Amino acid sequence: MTIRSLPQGMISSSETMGTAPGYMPGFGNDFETEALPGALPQGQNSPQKCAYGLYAEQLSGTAFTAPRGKNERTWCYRIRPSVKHVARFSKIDVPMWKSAPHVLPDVISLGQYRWDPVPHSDQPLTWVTGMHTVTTAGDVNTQVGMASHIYLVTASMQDEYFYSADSELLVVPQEGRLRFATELGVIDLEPKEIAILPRGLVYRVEVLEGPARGFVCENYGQKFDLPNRGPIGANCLANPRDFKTPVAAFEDRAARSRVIIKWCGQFHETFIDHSPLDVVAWHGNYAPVKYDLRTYSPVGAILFDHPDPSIFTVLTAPSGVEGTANIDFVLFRERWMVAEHSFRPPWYHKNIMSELMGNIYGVYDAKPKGFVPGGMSLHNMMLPHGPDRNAFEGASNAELKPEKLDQTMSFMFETRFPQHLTEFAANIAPLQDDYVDCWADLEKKFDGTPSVK
Ligand SMILES: O=C(O)Cc1cc(O)ccc1O
Ligand SMILES: [Fe+2]
Repeated sequence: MTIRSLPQGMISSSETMGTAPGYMPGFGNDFETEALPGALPQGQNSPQKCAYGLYAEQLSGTAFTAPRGKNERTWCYRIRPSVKHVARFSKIDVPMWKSAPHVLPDVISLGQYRWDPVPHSDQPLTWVTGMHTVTTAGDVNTQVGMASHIYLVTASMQDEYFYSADSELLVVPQEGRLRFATELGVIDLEPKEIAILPRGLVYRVEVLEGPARGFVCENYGQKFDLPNRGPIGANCLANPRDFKTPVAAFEDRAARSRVIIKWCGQFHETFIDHSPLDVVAWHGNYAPVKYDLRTYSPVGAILFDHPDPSIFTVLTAPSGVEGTANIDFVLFRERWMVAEHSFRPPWYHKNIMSELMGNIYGVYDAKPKGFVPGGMSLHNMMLPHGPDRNAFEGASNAELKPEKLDQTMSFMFETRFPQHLTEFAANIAPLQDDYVDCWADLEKKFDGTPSVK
């Protein structure tokens, strides 16, 4: 499907991107958008000369030869080609942002871990310097696995831009509002929304309301996609039309600017004399997107038992093995609990996948205390976990009438790979030393008789 947007958020040559963003609906659509009339060529990608003296450039998000349904690329019509936006790299240190493989000899990743919210910093931290890696998994060089991060952002990037050649970033805000001014348009993001920033896309992050805190899943592997739906059919879960991609917006601005590039786990800088956000028009299906989590329609057990959490998958990033995700992004949001003669919270379990969870707001049913908004937990590969004693006793004895789990939103980054803690996660972030004690008081109820206690 092709969607044509009217030019909005138009930027005159000397202005920066200051207007409210406009968006086009759909997931993975073939979009087209132009910030100046006639800037987008029709009927071909590479005219001999482009309107307005623009340069044509392709951004490929998949191999040229990827199968048609998976092939993603975008054609950009820009003031300068990207080669004018990067030159002569030097390595820089971004100490808190780590990449896999990052296995530390003195850190034990085998365990059940939980953290309180990481406090905001009084230092000026940008999107790049404020990214604090919690876990890494897989290998950035072979493009498998992921990293999970907490971002603490207090300062806008000024004449500074970033792109990751390593990964796409799934952003899950928990506090504050951010603006992502990207090559392909502007996304404003706040809690209860998520965004995906594709690999290779250049952007600047501004603080609209700070301080800002949130979670990032850095996906080294194949892109996030909507899950297959099987017997669920065409509707509910995340509906494609609720995903929003920004319309074209550009700036034509001369200023000494720094471009920071993450490439194979290392950071590099380069300096140029203009803004690289100079795409006046574009068309294609490789683009940033945002999604309002409040539009997610959960489907669940409406008679008895508790299904696998995969029922709540918002997005899935495949690995090479069918049905075994590199990453699933799973959402536990407001919903009705109606199951009869059932233990309603999550069951006790041990999982070959590893589960990194974060709380956006409210109370999570398996952990009524201790897993608080802004907090995180990690139940690593094959590490048993489940409801704490209070949740178990409460749910085992509750009257099973329909009950609304209200005002609650937590999520999970679930990966097929074990997750390794960083130094920050193990020794700096507010780790709850007593987390495992939440299961200590679970009683032995078995006494050899079949009666139910
Ligand atoms: O461990 C967790 O809390 C996440 C989770 C939720 C659920 O409903 C079933 C399985 C599962 O891993
Ligand atoms: Fe779990």
